Amino acid sequence: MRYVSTRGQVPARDFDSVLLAGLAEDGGLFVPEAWPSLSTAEWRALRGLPYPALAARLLGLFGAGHLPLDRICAEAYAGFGHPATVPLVQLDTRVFALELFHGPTLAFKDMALQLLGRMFDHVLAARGERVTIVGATSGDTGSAAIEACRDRAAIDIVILHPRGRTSEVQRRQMTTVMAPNVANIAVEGDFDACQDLVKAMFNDAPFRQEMRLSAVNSINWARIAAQIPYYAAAALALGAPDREVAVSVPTGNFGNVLAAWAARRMGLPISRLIVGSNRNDILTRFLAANDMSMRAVEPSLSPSMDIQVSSNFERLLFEMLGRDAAATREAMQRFRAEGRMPVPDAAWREATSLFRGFALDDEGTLAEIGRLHREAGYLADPHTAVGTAAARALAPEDPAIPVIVAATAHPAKFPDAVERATGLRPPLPARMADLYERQERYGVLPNDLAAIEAAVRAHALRNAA
Ligand SMILES: Cc1ncc(COP(=O)(O)O)c(C=O)c1O
Ligand SMILES: N[C@@H](CCOP(=O)(O)O)C(=O)O
Repeated sequence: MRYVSTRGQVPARDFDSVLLAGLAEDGGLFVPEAWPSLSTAEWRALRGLPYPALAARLLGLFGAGHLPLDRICAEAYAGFGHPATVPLVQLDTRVFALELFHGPTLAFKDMALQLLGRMFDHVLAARGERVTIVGATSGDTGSAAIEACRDRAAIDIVILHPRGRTSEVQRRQMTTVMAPNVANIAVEGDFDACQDLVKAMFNDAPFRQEMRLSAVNSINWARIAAQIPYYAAAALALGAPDREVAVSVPTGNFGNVLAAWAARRMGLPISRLIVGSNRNDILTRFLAANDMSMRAVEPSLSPSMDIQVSSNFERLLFEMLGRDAAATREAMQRFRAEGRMPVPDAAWREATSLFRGFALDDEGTLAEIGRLHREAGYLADPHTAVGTAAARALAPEDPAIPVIVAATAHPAKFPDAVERATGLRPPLPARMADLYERQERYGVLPNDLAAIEAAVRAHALRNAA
């Protein structure tokens, strides 16, 4: 399996090289040269596998088969707080919450990052190399990446978060980790600014080379690959490949819903993909009226989705444009220059034949958390609530098709919103009970590339000394 860039200006690469590279050197994102796919009989044969074995089997289709995947997957999910790893909880006659938050940092990011940390270790040890990981977070990727990479000998990691725009639990999960290879920077800006800084560091070729930069955000293909198996697990549990299913995903950077799209591309009968947004609704506007125009990022009760520039949309655009890398490059460049992405009508129509968009404001989110609690006895975090509301609004007409909602975070990560909606304050697990007493360590920097690069360099040099 080889990988090509969506912008078509770098040679094809293998899995290991894509894992370490993160962003392609032409600014594009890596995608498989050809999508692997399984027959109906092959999907059926995967039913009932324990989750780590299913993940290993599917990752093997993406050119990672030379890694000890059975061991890596078994170790990655061994510490999860539920024996099923990704349990499905039925919320009503047809809506199911796929709980992806039983990992160490209580959000779906652990599903991929617990694997990636181990993959990095393996590949770096084999090559005798070391990397500096730079990542941007709106709250959850940061802690999951830090947890996965802390104290790893061949990795330094620097995470940028938007100052004051994460929940306190999210910030403390990052800034209370005192491992010497970990650094946190609060940037004076929003998540898009943090993500732009990360991409700018990758696009600064001398800096990228000097620091041997790697990525943990979903610009890194391995993140997407590692998020596919849980959609397969849920679909198989609900009767696929012999029954259609729909999927609803609370969406920000478009990585999680792209993984569901990839599961469909691999042969699973996913007949609808529902994209839930908060008031940062660029994707909903795109799907409703081909209006992909940037607005300022607005803070919301679901801060991890406070995003306007959804990185992974580029991967879908590449597919919608018939894998035309030049057209993808031009559309992305115009998006950055003009704040509006020109998507040809045919491509937009193709997207809307499968995807539906739904936006929910804070008031609606609180109402949905309250409703879920009253009617289903379920405590949902604000992101998951956007997903369940979207599922109810846009489920396929055929009531026999179940809807899988990605439950992306534990309610205890957002106790204030959950308490406002239900009167209940979900406690953190015992292992985190002292989170509010732990000492924090982080820098604060302006939204300035030179200042951020200097801080990254200083962190890497300190650890090399
Ligand atoms: C809890 C939570 N829900 C949803 C999302 C959105 O996921 P994605 O960025 O893959 O679209 C995020 C952030 O990525 C998140 O942390
Ligand atoms: N919501 C994310 C934003 C980054 O997304 P990623 O999937 O590209 O890492 C977060 O919590 O940081």
